[in-house]
Amino acid sequence: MASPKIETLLPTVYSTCGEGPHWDVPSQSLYSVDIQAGTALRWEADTGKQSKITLDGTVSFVVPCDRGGVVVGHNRSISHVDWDSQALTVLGELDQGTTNRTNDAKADASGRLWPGTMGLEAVPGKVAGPVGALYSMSTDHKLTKQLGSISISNGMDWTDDNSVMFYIDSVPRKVYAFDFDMAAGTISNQRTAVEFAPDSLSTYGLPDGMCIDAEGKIWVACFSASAVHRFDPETGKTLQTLKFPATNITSVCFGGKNLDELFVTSSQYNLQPSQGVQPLAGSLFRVTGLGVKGRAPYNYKG
Ligand SMILES: O=C(O)[C@H](O)[C@@H](O)[C@H](O)[C@H](O)CO
Ligand SMILES: [Zn+2]
Repeated sequence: MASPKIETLLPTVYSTCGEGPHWDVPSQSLYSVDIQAGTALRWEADTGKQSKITLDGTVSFVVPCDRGGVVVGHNRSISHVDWDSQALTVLGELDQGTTNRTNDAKADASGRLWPGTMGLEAVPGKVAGPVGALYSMSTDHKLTKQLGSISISNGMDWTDDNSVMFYIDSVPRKVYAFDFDMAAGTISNQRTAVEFAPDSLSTYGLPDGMCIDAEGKIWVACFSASAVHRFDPETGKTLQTLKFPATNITSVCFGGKNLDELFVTSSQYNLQPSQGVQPLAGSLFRVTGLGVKGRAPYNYKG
């Protein structure tokens, strides 16, 4: 019987909203972002060495690129940044003429990027309305709007056979599933894979980032609920619950030498007085002993 161990790997490393953990196999390091601080961070597992890039405004995701450097969500743009020189090249702009910003993103197995957007967030979890969207960006930087009327575009992942894409809109509290056509870069047949009951806010919160494991089960970071829940996306049932010493848990990613460690980000941005004093909010946590492996996220090939 597996017995999970939760450790605070980097206490309060995020001064605002920690997000977007991405395990990079070649460098055995974890990339992540500190959204409102405008930084992308890298932690090297073997040495513990940390480095970062800092931009003006928000940085909502970081994904390494096959050609070197990283692609980031910077305010409303998708930009390539060279990690060492910090040279920035804008690849595309989303939701121009609005006050939206980018939020979470991942690359699919073909190397295409899937960035999403959200409206201004006065209080965490509260946006003006469903003014965000989900886009894809091809490897030659062409943008396609995939879904409109999104509130807070958030976590996503794909089944190993690339037949299904999971995707979260946090405010309606839904994990959706779509049929995924990887060659065409399209999603269809939207249905709800996990439904959060209206009276479950304290235990399930708002679904935020997510990842899939080697058994096809999904791990969902539950914002405002101090939790990560593992679900069976076929039945929508909860299989396992991990609790953390911070309320706003934002995202999850498998990594480590054997891809059997779960990295979990959290936020200390705009904590509400009702949430109490939380000395570990904004920390990066690591869970070992889960007895299940995951898959490292894919690079952007553009
Ligand atoms: O991390 C994100 O995805 C958003 O940028 C954050 O603002 C919160 O996590 C969100 O409000 C909770 O759903
Ligand atoms: Zn998120």
